[in-house]
Amino acid sequence: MDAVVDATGLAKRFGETVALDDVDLTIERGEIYGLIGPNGAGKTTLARVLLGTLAPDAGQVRLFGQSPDAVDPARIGYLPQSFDPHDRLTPAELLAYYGGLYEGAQSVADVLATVGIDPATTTRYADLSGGEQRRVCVATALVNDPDLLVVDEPTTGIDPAGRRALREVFTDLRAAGTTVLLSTHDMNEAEAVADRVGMLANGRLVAEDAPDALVAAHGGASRLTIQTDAPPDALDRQSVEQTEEGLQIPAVDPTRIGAIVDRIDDAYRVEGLTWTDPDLEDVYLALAEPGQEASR
Ligand SMILES: Nc1ncnc2c1ncn2[C@@H]1O[C@H](COP(=O)(O)OP(=O)(O)OP(=O)(O)O)[C@@H](O)[C@H]1O
Repeated sequence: MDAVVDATGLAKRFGETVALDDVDLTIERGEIYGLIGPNGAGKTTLARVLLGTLAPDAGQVRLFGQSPDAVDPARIGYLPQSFDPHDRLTPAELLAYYGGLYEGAQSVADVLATVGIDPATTTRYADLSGGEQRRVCVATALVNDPDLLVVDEPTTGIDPAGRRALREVFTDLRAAGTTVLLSTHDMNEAEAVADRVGMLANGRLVAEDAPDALVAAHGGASRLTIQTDAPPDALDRQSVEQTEEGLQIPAVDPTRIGAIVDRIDDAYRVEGLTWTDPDLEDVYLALAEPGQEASR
């Protein structure tokens, strides 16, 4: 065991709002830990408490075996959810500025190339597209070559190719021994890169495991969807749900698909069949308290 993050019993309230409720979290060296949860679940609060920028009401945090305040800042890269760097500088000037805060920072050109930004661009930060700005922000968290990288929704606004490229950045960092805490609303991202995923809901860590183990435990059954104008009772089965896509039936034995479709009277049209395996989004929906997002 080589824990980079070791937190126990973390609690934090803001007035009546319980942001963290008895959270224990351990992240091993070289692990990518994905943190998911509804808006207001406590993800940003947890990241800030772990990094020592917000004091918990209760509980203890050790980073690299030390109190967060004692850790050399050069060992940590943090990308907050909202981060507005000086917007009259070019990407290279910004990175030179942030890199200048650390001894032995990475080359500005290399870091910008890693996030897909042309190091030679003379476009100011203010004039970059939203996705380009976010890429530059990610670069600021990487420039000191951190041992622990904490990124809060890093790929928001970034296009699919850029997201994929950043996933590779994270897995390359893991291969080099960097520990990554990735807070995200992108379930594909968490499923693709995280070794373990923790789900926060109402400040509590309600589930934590490898993504496939979480899906097996909480994702539910595979679903067959029949795109048809037939009503649910045309199938003469229990648990048929009318969805926007068509009639949805859980836990179908694949060898029975033909027989099920044959039940539908010729008076109705059958336009297609879709088979869906459960994924992390199903875990999220199963564990998030219904209505929580709407009430925040
Ligand atoms: N400084 C603060 N003052 C008052 N309430 C706060 C403060 N910071 C956070 N909160 C509240 O604590 C709860 C947790 O917030 P937090 O930002 O940690 O959630 P989150 O999981 O990161 O949400 P999101 O997915 O929307 O970013 C929310 O209800 C929020 O309104």
